Amino acid sequence: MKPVIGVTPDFNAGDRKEWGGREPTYFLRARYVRAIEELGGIPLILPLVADAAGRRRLLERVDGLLLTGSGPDLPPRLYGERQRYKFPLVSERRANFELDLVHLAQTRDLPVLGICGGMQTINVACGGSLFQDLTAQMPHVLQHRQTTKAIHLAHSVDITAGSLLRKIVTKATLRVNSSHHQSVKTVAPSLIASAIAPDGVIEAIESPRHRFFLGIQWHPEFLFERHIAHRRLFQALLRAAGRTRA
Ligand SMILES: N[C@@H](CCC(=O)NCCCC(=O)O)C(=O)O
Repeated sequence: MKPVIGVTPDFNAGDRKEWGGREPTYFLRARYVRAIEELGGIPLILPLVADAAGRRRLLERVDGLLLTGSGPDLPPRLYGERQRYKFPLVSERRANFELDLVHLAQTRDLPVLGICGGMQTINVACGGSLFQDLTAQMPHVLQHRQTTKAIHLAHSVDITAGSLLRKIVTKATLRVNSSHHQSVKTVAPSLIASAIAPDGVIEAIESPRHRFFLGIQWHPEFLFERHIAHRRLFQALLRAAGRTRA
C-alpha cells in the first residue's frame, strides 16, 4: 500500500503583499507534491491546525512527514536571539505547527524529511540555532542564493561517512542547488551534521536515534527528475514511511 506523506504548506496570515495579500492563504509549490506522488507515495497537504489534539490526529493519519521550504525565516527568539537583520518572518501559525509536529513525529519515530526551511525548523525544534544571515555572519561564504534556475546545481557538499544521508545517496560528495540566506549555526544536541559545503555551511542534519529523521538545506524537488541521488532522498523517505504501519 502506498505510504501517505503529510506535506506542510506555507501560509500567508494576511500580512504579506504576495500569496493572497490581505486574504489568509495557504500555498505550496506543486513540485513537493509531485515528487511524492511520482515516486510512489500519497501526498497529503496538512492544514496548520492550532489545536494540539488536532495535530496529533493529523499525524496519526500519515506514515511520514515532509517539512517544506519557506521564503520568510523563523523568528530568532525561537532559538534565543534577538533579530539582528531585516528579513520577513514565517507565519506564527506555521512555525508553531511545524515545531510541534517535529516533536510529535519524534515521539512516534515517524519518518521526517525537512527541506531548506524545513531543515532549519527541525534544528530549532530540537534546540539548535541558525545563522540569521550567512553573508553578514560568515566570511568567505559561497553564493547560497543561486541566480540560476533551481533545476541547476550550484555547489558541492561533502557527506559524512556512516550517516543516513550517505547510505541514501551512496556518494561522498554531491552537487546541490541552493536557495537560502540562513543556515544551521549550532547543531541541536540530539542531531549530527551529515553534509557540509566547501565554505563550512552545514547542509544536512540527521538524528542517529531515529529510523529516518533528516533535514537538507537544498531543494531535491527541483532535481529528482534528472538526478538519481536526489530522487533517492524521496524514495528513502517513502520506503521508511512504508514501514511505519508494518
Ligand atoms: N528562509 C530560509 C529558508 C529558505 C527556503 O526554504 N527557501 C525556499 C523558498 C521557498 C520555496 O521556493 O520553496 C532561508 O532563506 O535560509
